[in-house]
Amino acid sequence: MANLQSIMDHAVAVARKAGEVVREALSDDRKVMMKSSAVDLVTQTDQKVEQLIIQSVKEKFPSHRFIGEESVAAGEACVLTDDPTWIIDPIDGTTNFVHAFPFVAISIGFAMNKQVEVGVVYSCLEDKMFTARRGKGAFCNGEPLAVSDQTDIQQSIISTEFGANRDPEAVDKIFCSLRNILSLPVHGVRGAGTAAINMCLVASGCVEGYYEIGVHVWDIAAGSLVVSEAGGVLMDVDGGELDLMSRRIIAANNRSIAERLVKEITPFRPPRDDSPPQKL
Ligand SMILES: O=P(O)(O)OC[C@@]1(O)O[C@H](CO)[C@@H](O)[C@@H]1O
Ligand SMILES: [Mg+2]
Ligand SMILES: [Mg+2]
Repeated sequence: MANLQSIMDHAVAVARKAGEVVREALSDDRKVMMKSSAVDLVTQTDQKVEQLIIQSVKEKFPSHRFIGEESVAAGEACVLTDDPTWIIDPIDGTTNFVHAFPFVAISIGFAMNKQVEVGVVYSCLEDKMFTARRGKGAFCNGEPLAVSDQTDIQQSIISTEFGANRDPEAVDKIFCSLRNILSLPVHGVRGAGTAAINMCLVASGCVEGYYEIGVHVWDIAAGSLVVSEAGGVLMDVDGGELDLMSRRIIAANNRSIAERLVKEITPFRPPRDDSPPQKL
C-alpha cells in the first residue's frame, strides 16, 4: 500500500513546480485552443503542466493510474478503479489563466478504492497551498482550515459557476437555480471561475456553499477532500451521495445549508465522466 504521506509530499512538490510554470507562462503569449465549445478553453501550458505532473509521478509510483483532464481530452479513458489513481486538473480556471484573472489552481487528488485519500489544490497566483489527507484535517499553507458555522442560508454567500455548456435548456436550468437562490435571499453569489478554488473557499469558511452541474471529476476530487476535512459536507445536487463521476456537486459547511440548496436547484444530468465516448 502506498505511503500516503509520501504521496501528499510528492503532490505538494509537483503542484508547486507546476505553479511556477503557470506563473512564468502568464508573461508569454497564451495560445488559446478550444475543446468542447468556443468557451471550453485549453492552452499548451495546460498540456505541458499535466505531462510534467504525470511524468514526475510515474518516476516515483510507476504502478499508479491517472485521470488527467487533458489526457482524457486527448482520448484516454476516464475510468476510476480501485487502483491507486491520481486525478489531475493541471490548470483549473484556464479561462482565468488566459485572461490573467487571478484565480488559477493546480488540482491533484489521489484516490484508492475509489475514495479520495489525498487532496492538493495550489492556487498558484495567490500562492495558497491547500492540502488534506483523509482523517488528518485540511490546511492552507500549513494553517488549519474550518468551515463557517452559519446555518442560515439568508446570512450566507453561495458560490457557483455558469460552466462551459451553452445549450439553451441547460442555461435555463442554471439560471433558474440561480434565481431561486438569489431570491431567498442570500448575502451574495460568487464564482472564482474554478471549482477547486470555490471548494477551498468553502473549506476556508468564507463561502457557506458551492454547487455546480457540469463539473468534471478532475475539477472536484482534491477539493472534495479539502472541504470534508475542514468539517464540510458533500452531496449530489438531489441530496444523494456525491458521485465523483456524475458531474454534479454540492459542497457546503453543513447539512442545513446543503439541503437548502437541494431545494432550490433545478437538476439535470450531463453525460457522466465515465460514460462511453459518444460515437460521432
Ligand atoms: O477547464 P478548467 O479550467 O479546468 O475548469 C474550468 C472550470 O472552472 O469550469 C467550471 C466553471 O464553469 C468549473 O467547474 C471548472 O473548475
Ligand atoms: Mg477544471
Ligand atoms: Mg483544467
